[in-house]
Amino acid sequence: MLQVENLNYWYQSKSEPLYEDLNLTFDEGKLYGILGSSGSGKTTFLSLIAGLDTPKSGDIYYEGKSLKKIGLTRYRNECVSIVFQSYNLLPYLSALDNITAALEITHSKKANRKEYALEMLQKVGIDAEMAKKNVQHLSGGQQQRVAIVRAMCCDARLVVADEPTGNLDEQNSLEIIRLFKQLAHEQNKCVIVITHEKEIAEQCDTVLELKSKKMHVIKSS
Ligand SMILES: Nc1ncnc2c1ncn2[C@@H]1O[C@H](COP(=O)(O)OP(=O)(O)OP(=O)(O)O)[C@@H](O)[C@H]1O
Repeated sequence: MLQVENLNYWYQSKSEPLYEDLNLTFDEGKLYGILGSSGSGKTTFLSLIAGLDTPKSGDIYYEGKSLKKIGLTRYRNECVSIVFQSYNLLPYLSALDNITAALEITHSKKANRKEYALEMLQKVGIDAEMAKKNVQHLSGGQQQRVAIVRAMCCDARLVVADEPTGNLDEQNSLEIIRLFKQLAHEQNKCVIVITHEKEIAEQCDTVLELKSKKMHVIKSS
């Protein structure tokens, strides 16, 4: 689904490049974990594959088409969903409205958006009453579940997440990773999760590590 070809990136303020000629393939139906020490460039990599930034050289292809050709705005709207560590929900809206707003913005083809969103929220333990509460009144774990349901409901087939369990306790973290697995295995999406937690990485189908400017496969299923 996603192909990274000869990717190079550097920040002007740094003397060293972050990566040197990364070549990678990410397939649909799989959950990927990306590990790496602090400062190795994980978040930067995610911003490149999410179309939030552009490589200095090399190309990224989504279903065979370069992101440049698709156009970054269209790519971000239609092809990729991003789950942030800090959830990035619209704070003054309910869980339900956060999801229906995302479906609206991304021009989702789903009919009965409200019923669908409620059904999906129910599946992760958020009932109709809770779904109507302002998200600021939900716990961190509940907010992250809403953010993941938002990614599940949208039609985008690529889901990228930056340390999505960073603010959660162990039980909530495992629940979140179960949802990501479901997204990959049941909805056939390609899910890429950045984490520094080995326990989370263990749950992934394929684990990559960013080290010495390269991405190494350290577990493959
Ligand atoms: N906008 C920026 N301008 C200059 N340097 C930056 C910028 N953003 C990040 N960096 C630097 O690039 C390197 C990689 O940053 P990045 O956030 O991608 O790493 P990371 O692996 O996600 O780190 P962490 O695990 O600590 O979140 C770091 O040395 C960081 O200081």
